[in-house]
Amino acid sequence: MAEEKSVQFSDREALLFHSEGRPGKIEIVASKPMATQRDLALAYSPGVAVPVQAIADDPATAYDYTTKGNLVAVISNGTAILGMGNLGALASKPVMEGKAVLFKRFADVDSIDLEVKTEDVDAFINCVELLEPSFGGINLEDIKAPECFIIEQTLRERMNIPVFHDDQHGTAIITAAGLINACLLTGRRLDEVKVAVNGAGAAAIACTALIKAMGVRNENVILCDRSGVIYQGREKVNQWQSAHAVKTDKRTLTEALEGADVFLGLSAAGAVTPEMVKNMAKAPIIFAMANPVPEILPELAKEARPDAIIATGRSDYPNQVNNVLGFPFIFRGALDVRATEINEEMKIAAAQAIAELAREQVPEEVAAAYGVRHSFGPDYIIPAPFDPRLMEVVPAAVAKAAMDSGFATKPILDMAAYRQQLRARLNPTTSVLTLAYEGARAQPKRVLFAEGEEEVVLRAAVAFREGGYGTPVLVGRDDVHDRLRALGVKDVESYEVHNSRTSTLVPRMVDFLYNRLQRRGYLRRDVERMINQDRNTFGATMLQLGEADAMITGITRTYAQTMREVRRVINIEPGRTAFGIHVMVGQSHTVFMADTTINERPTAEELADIAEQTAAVARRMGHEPRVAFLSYSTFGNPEGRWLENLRAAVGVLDQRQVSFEYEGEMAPDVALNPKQLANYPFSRLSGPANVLIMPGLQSANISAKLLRELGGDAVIGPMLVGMEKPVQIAPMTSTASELVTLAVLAAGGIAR
Ligand SMILES: NC(=O)C1=CN([C@@H]2O[C@H](COP(=O)(O)OP(=O)(O)OC[C@H]3O[C@@H](n4cnc5c(N)ncnc54)[C@H](OP(=O)(O)O)[C@@H]3O)[C@@H](O)[C@H]2O)C=CC1
Ligand SMILES: CC(=O)C(=O)O
Ligand SMILES: [Mg+2]
Repeated sequence: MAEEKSVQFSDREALLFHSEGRPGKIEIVASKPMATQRDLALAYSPGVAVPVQAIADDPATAYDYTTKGNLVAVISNGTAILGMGNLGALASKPVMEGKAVLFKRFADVDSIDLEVKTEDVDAFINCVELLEPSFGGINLEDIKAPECFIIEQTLRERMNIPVFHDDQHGTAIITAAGLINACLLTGRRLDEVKVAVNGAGAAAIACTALIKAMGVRNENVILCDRSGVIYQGREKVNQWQSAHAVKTDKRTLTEALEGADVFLGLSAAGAVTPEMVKNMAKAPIIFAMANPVPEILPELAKEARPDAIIATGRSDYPNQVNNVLGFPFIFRGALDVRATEINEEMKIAAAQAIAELAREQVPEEVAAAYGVRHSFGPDYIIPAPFDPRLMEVVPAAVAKAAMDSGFATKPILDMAAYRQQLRARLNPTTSVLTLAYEGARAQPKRVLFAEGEEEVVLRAAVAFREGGYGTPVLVGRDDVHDRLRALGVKDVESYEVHNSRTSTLVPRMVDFLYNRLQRRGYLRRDVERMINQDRNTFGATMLQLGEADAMITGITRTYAQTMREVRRVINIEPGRTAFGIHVMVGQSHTVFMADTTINERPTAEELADIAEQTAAVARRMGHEPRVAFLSYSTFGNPEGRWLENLRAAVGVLDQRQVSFEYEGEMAPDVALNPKQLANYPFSRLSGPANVLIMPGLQSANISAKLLRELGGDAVIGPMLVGMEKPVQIAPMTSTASELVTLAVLAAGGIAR
């Protein structure tokens, strides 16, 4: 994979990603407290006997008392892993774990992977069928044709929960959505397009069947496998393929592509050459969907056919036609109405909903904040998987189609309320972060990593560059290139490294800094020494001189010391306060806590500034801010000596007439727990606070660090805001991924 032109990571990085920390990609977390003897007595014997009896008496209550209703099994035998072929059940586990986390990430569906070690169709069917009590749905994955057809069909007949072979129907739904839009853009009608399909397995047969059900004519589709065209009368054709065999003289893929409007690639890497696509019709539609490497790389297809609309299964090119866009949301809708199967109506509803979404503008605030302006066109025929609107639109369409077709056992009565619930199920921060990463790739910046001798920093710099987020500018001594080489980086010389001993920038830097510090007691030689010996002074001065767009540091020194070094060179932005924000990100909520790093006892004005600036960051990260000024006291109870500043800060915001909700002082349980907040009906907060302004650094820094060490949520930051240049000070314990996130947020102007 590392040889491909547009890779985003090295093989080593991919392995480290999977092995670091807890090996693999999922873990199981208890959803009930398990702290006391009483909890255990309720969760297990004897308390558990009560739901057992209830389910025995009425099986439908399993949906009320167990995880069944939100749990999907991703099941494979590894016989067609992506486009890599039959590599066995065990080797398929990373993909299946991946599908399971995508279920959770995109649609809040709990999911577990099961790899079944058999190629025997009956044994596989028996295994899956016997699992019915455990799950609300079964997602079959990467099982080769033709066995997959028998397996899925038999299980659908025998099981009373949705069974869905993702490679067939998930792929077909997304392909159909993309094709509808590509035809619209090129002025074609489905009933007149000529299609060549390469691959005649699970995905190809299902795509062919669905596009035909949507209007493409039988005689206009030619399927090919490794032996060429599947024509009527050909030998070695199975029953599923023969249903699509056509009367034709064409025998090869090259011939099938001559004059074709559409190419659907569901076969293997490199199966198509530029010469082959040269003979397609005007403005051809080329979907090269083999994973991880497509049938033809987009750059080659584009060179051969500049007039083409091109899609792949990958996330690093425009137009990702990949079943990830479908299966999480399709199951969400099916589970929510307890559908007994996923039928044709539900599939077509999903395809149409996805196609329509791409024709709508991405919401303005999201597009504007990240510089990604997707609008319907040849490079945007299908929404990106991280588009938060998918979670609302697709499950709702699927649920409605299940109800309309009579397959929903628990119909939704209030669709508007259901859509609202769907929106609330996902945390916008995760989408915003993904968008921030996309934005960085759209407008790559130069980010200076001041501690270029640290392995974790080098790994972050490599990931930042290979992800296409920008150019890392490394500060370090002579051996940085050797250290990069030791990490497996091949083209180490192409990394920009600045060494203060040899840098030609030093005289300009000294001039700049001496000019800045000469009336603060520094001699020229003091400045020379600092530039030479202190990486933060050197890096921050480079930032001041415009040699980089943002700077990341903090791994080798304490926060306070790093801040002192940075402040010598970079001012706080006039009219603002500099401070730190910790961002706590859960599955469905985000809380911003500030100031957690700098101001020991902020004044009322400073507290108001911190509130305003944190609210702005919250908005940039997709949240409507509700600010609480925190204390041990709630609205004067109990009285205390240190409450004045907090109350005055509320008054300052009143005067400033800010455009967000704020209230205080209040205890954290009042701010975060709606039941407690209800005891104060006069409060101006319309819901639980998501921006917590801390009264002083003692409580703030302690709380943030406790949450980081003990809390269940992911923590981003601290983000440094209020400086006149984008500089971020990371915690000394940061991982490479955390450094990349800070770099992306700094370069994209979200953390500022
Ligand atoms: N983008 C997406 O969302 C998805 C993409 N895919 C991709 O589709 C491909 C097939 O997957 P799937 O249907 O599950 O697998 P199957 O094993 O069921 O089918 C594979 C098919 O591809 C054919 N094939 C393999 N190599 C070539 C070749 N060089 N030229 C022509 N045909 C070839 C095989 O033909 P033969 O029988 O002659 O060997 C067979 O018909 C994979 O690359 C997979 O990654 C699959 C699902 C989703
Ligand atoms: C995307 C997918 O499911 C595959 O390539 O097999
Ligand atoms: Mg697959």
